[in-house]
Amino acid sequence: MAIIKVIDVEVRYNSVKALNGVSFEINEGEIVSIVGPNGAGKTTLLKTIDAIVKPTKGSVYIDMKNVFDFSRRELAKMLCLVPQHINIAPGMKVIDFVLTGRRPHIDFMPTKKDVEISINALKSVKAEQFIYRDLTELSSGELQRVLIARALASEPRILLLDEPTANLDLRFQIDILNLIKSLSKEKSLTVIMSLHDLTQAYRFSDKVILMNKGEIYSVGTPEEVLNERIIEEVYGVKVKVDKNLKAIIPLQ
Ligand SMILES: Nc1ncnc2c1ncn2[C@@H]1O[C@H](COP(=O)(O)OP(=O)(O)OP(=O)(O)O)[C@@H](O)[C@H]1O
Repeated sequence: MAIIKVIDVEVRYNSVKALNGVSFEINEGEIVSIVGPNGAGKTTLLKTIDAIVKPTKGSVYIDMKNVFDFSRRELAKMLCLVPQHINIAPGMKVIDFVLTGRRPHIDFMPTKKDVEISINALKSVKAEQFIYRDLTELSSGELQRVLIARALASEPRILLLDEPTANLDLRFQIDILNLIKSLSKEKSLTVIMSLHDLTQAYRFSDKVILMNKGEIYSVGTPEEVLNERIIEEVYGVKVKVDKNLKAIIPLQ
């Protein structure tokens, strides 16, 4: 059953139309990659699903309910967006930051269980060694893993990730994508992530949404969307799609 329905969404930032006529459905437990050139509207789409950006036309539904009809707390219990960048307050320890992911579930003070869940989230991204470090002291890749840990600590049903592998070395790119895959299989976590790496999108998604100039150019399985013709049409780059290696190799 569709957990998310995006129906005819348009988003305007003043004169810029960032999204236009965007419609698709996502089923529970699916891993969906949003790909497309710079400025295609990927981040805007993630923010629209998280009700941070309000469509100028159309709507986003979760479990058949318009995202703007949920309270912020109700939404935060269900859905978590890991942004590309955050503003970090100096002096904040990693564990305290990850605990903020528990906020939607905490009525008064964090309990032992909240701390346990936060530590386990840090362990799942292999970041438990940073637990008492100041956030500002982390490298961008370490911080990226801590951001993902905070999202996991909120135990969402839907995880939105904006370029989750951008700052990670090769080992952690694969570890994080495998972790996402196992969470989607074992816990029916629904994942929507924007990615620039088409090989990662090909290997790790059930569904790919290819955006171009604010519109959906193609949507379907990785094999349907990520073919040589479509990639050249959208990116203007000739590629070879190696189906055995599941890799997309630029030829230029
Ligand atoms: N706050 C804003 N105000 C005005 N225009 C914006 C704003 N945010 C995004 N845009 C514009 O909306 C369009 C879509 O931007 P968006 O960040 O969603 O694209 P993207 O696909 O995520 O890009 P990238 O791959 O470069 O991260 C772009 O033309 C961008 O310049």
